[in-house]
Amino acid sequence: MLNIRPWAAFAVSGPPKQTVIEASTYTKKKEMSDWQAEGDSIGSASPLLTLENVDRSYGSRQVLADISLTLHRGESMILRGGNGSGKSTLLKLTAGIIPTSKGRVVWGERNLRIGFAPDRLPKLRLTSEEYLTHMGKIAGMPNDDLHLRIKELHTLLDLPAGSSSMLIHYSKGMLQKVNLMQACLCEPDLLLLDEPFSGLDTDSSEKLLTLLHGLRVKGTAVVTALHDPLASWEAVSKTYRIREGRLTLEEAAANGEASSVSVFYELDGLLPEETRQRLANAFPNTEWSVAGNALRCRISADVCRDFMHEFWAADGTLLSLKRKEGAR
Ligand SMILES: Nc1ncnc2c1ncn2[C@@H]1O[C@H](COP(=O)(O)OP(=O)(O)OP(=O)(O)O)[C@@H](O)[C@H]1O
Repeated sequence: MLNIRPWAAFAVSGPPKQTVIEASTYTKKKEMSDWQAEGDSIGSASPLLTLENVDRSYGSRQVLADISLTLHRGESMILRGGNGSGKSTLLKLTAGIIPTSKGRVVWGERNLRIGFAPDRLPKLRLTSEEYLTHMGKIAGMPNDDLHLRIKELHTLLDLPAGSSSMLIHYSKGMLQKVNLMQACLCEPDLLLLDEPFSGLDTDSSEKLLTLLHGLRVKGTAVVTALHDPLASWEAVSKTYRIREGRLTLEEAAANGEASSVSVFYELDGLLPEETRQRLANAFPNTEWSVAGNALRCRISADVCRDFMHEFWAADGTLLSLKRKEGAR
């Protein structure tokens, strides 16, 4: 068993006049601590992340109680819960930013890359490029890769690269994009996002979804704290709720909804015919039709997660995905 801990620069020196930069992307390096890695999970079924009977209190107030869960590569988990229920606390514990009060967090891989987007990024006297370059260097990214990735992320999230505007002058949505970019900079193994869609317009939300689906299909495990419904992400995720400190799996549509109402997802998208055939064979109960220039398919909730995995793996283009209900 190895002892490792996240190599996390919570406060690092930055350019002149910069006081504190909260670094949110981490690479775990082999070091002494009580954080433990249990073998390499690449190519095996061992979890990327395990929480074992975790409690967390602030002073005398217990926020999380006896939380246990496992997360594997490519899995997605949604965290729900009311204001102050402990979602951010759970994300920070998982990222290694704060310690548990009891129990332990086990990362199942050496040199695990963790991307964390907190609920808000501080406004800094830096341009987005300066800030992201700084963050990439902290994470140990080679210069060439870093500059390419910064450009790619600006394009993906539709923010002008090379702008001389500083983050202090950014709008809420623009700042959120930079926050998300820093979390995704080095294509993390584990991506932790606190209300990632907050402040984003519809178009940008779609772009973020495309980015997240792409990362997940490549093997990134994603945990998102979410308040609002989000059908196309729920369809590929397990949804958990924190209530009175306890974490429970929700019996949501994608987890197999059982009631007198049938839940299904209606997807409009683009797929090469060969891929469509393969999906049609693999998911025989899916109904296919044409909607304008796109394909439309009706996918039952119980297979939607597997279907979407195949869809993204086949480079399908998603135009929309809606959760629908009908009588059985
Ligand atoms: N550093 C801290 N010191 C003391 N109490 C804290 C601290 N951080 C969080 N808390 C408390 O822990 C509880 C859970 O907070 P947390 O931010 O994890 O909730 P949340 O579910 O993310 O809430 P929201 O949906 O409103 O963002 C709250 O009562 C909060 O006041």
